[in-house]
Formats: sequence, C-alpha cells, structure tokens
Amino acid sequence: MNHTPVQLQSLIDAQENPFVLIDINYRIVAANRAYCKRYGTDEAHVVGRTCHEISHHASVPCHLNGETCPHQQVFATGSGQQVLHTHYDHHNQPEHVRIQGHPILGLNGELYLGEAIYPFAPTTAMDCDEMRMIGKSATFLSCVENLTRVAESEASILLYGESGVGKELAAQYLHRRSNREGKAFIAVDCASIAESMFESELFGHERGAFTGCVGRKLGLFELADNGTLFLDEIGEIPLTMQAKLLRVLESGEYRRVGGTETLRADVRVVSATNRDLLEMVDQGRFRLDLYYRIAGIDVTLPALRERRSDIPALAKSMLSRMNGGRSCELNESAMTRLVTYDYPGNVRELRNILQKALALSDNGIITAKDIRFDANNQGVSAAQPELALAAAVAPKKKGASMAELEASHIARLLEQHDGHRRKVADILGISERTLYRKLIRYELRD
Ligand SMILES: Nc1ncnc2c1ncn2[C@@H]1O[C@H](COP(=O)(O)OP(=O)(O)OP(=O)(O)O)[C@@H](O)[C@H]1O
Repeated sequence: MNHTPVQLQSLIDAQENPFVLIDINYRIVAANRAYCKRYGTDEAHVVGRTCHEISHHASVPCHLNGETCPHQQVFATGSGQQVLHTHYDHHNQPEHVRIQGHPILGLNGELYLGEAIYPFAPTTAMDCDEMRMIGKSATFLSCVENLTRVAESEASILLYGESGVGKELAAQYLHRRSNREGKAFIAVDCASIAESMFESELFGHERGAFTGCVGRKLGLFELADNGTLFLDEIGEIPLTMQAKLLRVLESGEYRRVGGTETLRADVRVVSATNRDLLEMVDQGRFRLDLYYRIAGIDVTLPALRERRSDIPALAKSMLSRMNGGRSCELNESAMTRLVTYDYPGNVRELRNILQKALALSDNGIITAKDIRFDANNQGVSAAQPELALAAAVAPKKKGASMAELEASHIARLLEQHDGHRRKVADILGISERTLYRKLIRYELRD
C-alpha cells in the first residue's frame, strides 16, 4: 500500500476544529493545535493522557458515566459514530459539543479513534443559575443544538412542548445567544390576558383612551423594542386578536389604543405552545397566515420522561438551589422513585415535588416516603385540562406492575454502578444487548 508522505501533526493542525487521535486504551496519541488550546495547555500536557481525563475531567471513560462514546463503537465495529457530549475546557468550563468519531488506521494496520470536535454551545452562556439549562442526555443536547443553530437568525421561532418542559427558559436561551442579547426580553402569557385588554397590553394606550384610564401606558411591543418578545401559549389567543397580532407582525407598525402616532416595532418574536396549531388551523381556531408568520422555524422541547437520565442532575441542582446551597441528600430509594415517574407536568412538576420533599425530609435526607406524586398533580397546568382529567380519572393502582418493578430495579442498579451497563447486565444475569433493549423499552437510555 502507498503511504502518503505527510507528517500526521501538520495534517491534523490544518483542521480548524479540535481534533484528537486516541488509541484502544483511551490514550491520546496526537492532538491538533485547536484541541490543545481548548482542552489542555500544550501538546506535552495532552499527549499520553486519557481522553476522558482531558476533556471530561473524569477518571473513567465516559461510557461508564452513562454517555454514549464513539470509542466503544469504533473499536467494537470499526465504524464511525456521531454523538453529543459535554466537555470541560482547561478552565473547567462546560460546553456542549458534537463529536464525529472516525476509525483511523495506523501504518501497521492498527486501529485508532479520530475525534473531530464541533463545539456548539458554551453552557456558561447562561451565567445566571436560574437560567441554566440542565441536561446532558442525547435528546436534550440535540434540542440545545437546534436552539443554538437558530438563535442568531432573525427568523421567528415556534417552540413546541408540553407544559413545564422549559419553553420560557429556551426562549431566554435564544435571546441570550442572539444579536439582541443585552436588549429587552419580554415574556407574555397570552392565555392570561383578557380579550378586552389584549390590544392595550400589546400596543399600550394613551391617556384617557378608555374609561378609567388615567395615564399613558407602554405596550409590550414597545417595551420589547430591539429585543425579543416571547408569546407563551400563543394557541390561546382569540381569533379577533390574532388578526391584530398578524397586522403588527406583518407591517411592523402599530398604534397605542387611543393614539394617532404610528409606531414601529423592531422585535424578534419567539412563540410557544403545547397545542397542535395546524390542527387548530384545520378546525378554524387559528389563522393559517398567523401560523406562517410565527412558525419560521419550529423546535420541539422533549418531555422530561423522554430524558429520564437527566432527572438526577436536575434534582440535585434544584435541591441545592432551593436549600440555599446547603447540602441536602436524596437517598437511593428516593432517586429511583423520581427517575421512574412520568411527570405530566415535566420539570416544573419535578421542582414542586422536590420542594415538598425538602419540607418533609428529616436531617436534610430525602427518602422515598418524602416523594409524593398524587398531591403534586397540580404540576399539570390548567392549559392542559385533558392531562389533568386523565390524571384524575386514571384508576389508582394497588401495586406496581412487573414492568414497573423491573424498570425501577434497573434504574437503581445503574445509579449504584455509575451507569456501568456491563456491570448491571452481569448482576441481572442478562446480556448487555438485552439490558440495552430494556433501557429503550423503559426509556432509561441516554
Ligand atoms: N433544562 C432545565 N434545567 C433547569 N431547569 C429547568 C429546565 N427546564 C425547565 N426548568 C425549570 O422548570 C420550570 C418550568 O420551566 P418553563 O417555565 O420554562 O416551562 P414552560 O415550558 O415555559 O411551561 P409552560 O408551558 O407552563 O409555560 C422553571 O422553573 C424552569 O427554570
């Protein structure tokens, strides 16, 4: 075979993104300049050390920490794999990255993993704890990647997702990563505005515009000028108001109620709904032209039960925030209970459950008995009466089904063994492949 007469280092240095070559024992054998700059200090600091130590700041390979790793795939099958990970730079700052893992052959036919790394979102973009979006499951990271990709465009964005999944948080994320960062972010819950007040809320009013109105009021469009206007629950806007909203979105112009001056609005609109707007269009309850205006790009946020592996990290972070940074422990049985629940009210419901659990706990240790689900069905928002109804009429089970018991047992073992699937499969006396199928069935997979 002909070998191209180039030096490996100069070849990988030509790539602008971080690139690293890893052997079967997770040792870094070569790293380009971009990788060293981002994750190490120099080549000498990086080469010879393990990839998980350098980019994950972890003592074990990332698949043992519950992440999908291209190392496994490349050395088991010889084929490449793309994954989403959270990496830590040499200042210990986390960032979300897309990794393209390639099988690379050495001069003597030995196999290496070549990783091309494409950072897509510094998680520190959210410098305020309240706004940090927590999660590193593949489902969540792929959603963050979509948000990051569309954040800088001026297109209007429609966020889909069940109540409490974090649509407002996502809208803030879009704003913070857009060119409008630093300008106003105004959130409005369309479901809570009375039809009679809609126009004056959105466009403001002049003094004396209607009975009882004593002063001039700025509308939300004016307050959001140069910034982002987040229209939550957009599916709840009555048809007559939809026409008025469409007019300002199309022309960029509006007048305060009772005013004669034409004002211009320079706002980027991000909308959110938990309804199927196109079905509402079919039913004549939502205007198709307004739909096209607000749904430039749509992004769906996953329900919490579709990213169960994020529940432990979310729970720990929320608890520490609620407890003013003081330590508060969730014991194993409490965590199992949390991980196997379905959360019709999503992250908001998880937060409510934890708040109650914290109040009920002894000595700062939360146990399974402190985790109360029934009393927390208020996590289902009034905007989702179907869900609330379903929860209310569902037959109350006396005992757990075999499947529920199996799911909670597997979740507990994974938690105990740091996500080490082979170890858990061995304990259960099943193959790793069978365990994997069960993880998919019970939605316990990353
Ligand atoms: N990924 C996340 N990490 C941390 N906290 C989150 C995350 N997603 C949501 N939350 C928290 O969950 C709560 C609900 O989030 P948010 O209000 O953004 O949901 P929503 O989808 O807009 O709800 P609704 O549809 O009812 O308006 C908030 O307290 C928010 O901070």
